Amino acid sequence: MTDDVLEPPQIDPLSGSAAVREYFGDTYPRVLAFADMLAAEGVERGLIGPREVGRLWERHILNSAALAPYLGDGRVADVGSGAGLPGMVLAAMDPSRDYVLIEPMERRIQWLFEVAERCGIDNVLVVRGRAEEVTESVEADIVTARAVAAIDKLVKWCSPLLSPHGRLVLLKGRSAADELDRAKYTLRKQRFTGEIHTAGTIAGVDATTVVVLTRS
Ligand SMILES: C[S@@+](CC[C@H](N)C(=O)[O-])C[C@H]1O[C@@H](n2cnc3c(N)ncnc32)[C@H](O)[C@@H]1O
Repeated sequence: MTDDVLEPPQIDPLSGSAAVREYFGDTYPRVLAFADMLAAEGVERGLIGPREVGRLWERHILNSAALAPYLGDGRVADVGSGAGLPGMVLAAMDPSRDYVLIEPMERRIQWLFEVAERCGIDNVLVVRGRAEEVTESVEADIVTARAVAAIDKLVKWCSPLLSPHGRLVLLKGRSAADELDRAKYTLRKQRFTGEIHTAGTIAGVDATTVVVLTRS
C-alpha cells in the first residue's frame, strides 16, 4: 500500500483564503466552482491523486493561473488539458475570450464537458484528439500545455496549430533549461526563440517556471 492510499483527502488551507479571493477577483466564483468539483470528484474519476486534494490550489489551480500574464492577445488552445489544467483555469479567469481544450482521452473529454456546464465556464470548446491530429480544425495564436511532453515534442506537435506569429506558453519544472537545450535544433528549424520566466502568484506560494516560445 502507498501513502496515497492511506492518507485521507484533506481540505486545501488556501481554498477560500483572502489571498486567493483577492488574486482571482471577480473570476473567483468560477475558479472556485472548478476547484471544488475537482476536489470532490477528481480522485474517484482518476484525474488527480489523493494527495493532490490537500494542495489543489498551490500545486494545480494557482500553478495554472501563473500562465495568465504571459498569454497576450489572441486565440488560445490548451493541449493535453486532462483535468482542465491549465486550460479550464485560464478560461475561468478570462471569460471574454474563447479557449480550445484539446485532449485525446474520452473519459477526460467527458469530464471537461461536465465542468464547463456545471461551473458555468461557457467560453471553452472541447476538442477530442491528439494535438497532431487536430491541425485541420484548430488554429491558435497561443498554445499552452502543462505536463504533456518535453519541449522538443511539444514544438513538433503544436507548431502546426499555431498562426504564423504564434507562441507556445508552457508550464515547466526545473528541467526547462535542459529541455530548451535539447530542443535547440527543432527550435531553430521552426524559427522559435525561447525565454524562461519565473512566475509567481500569491505570497507564500512557490513560483513556477514558464517557457515562452515565440516564432519570428
Ligand atoms: C500528465 S497529463 C497532464 C494533464 C494536465 N495538463 C495537467 O497538467 O494536469 C497529460 C495529458 O496529455 C494528454 N496527451 C498526451 N499526448 C497528447 C497529444 N499528443 N496531444 C494532446 N494531448 C495529449 C493525455 O491524454 C493527458 O490527459
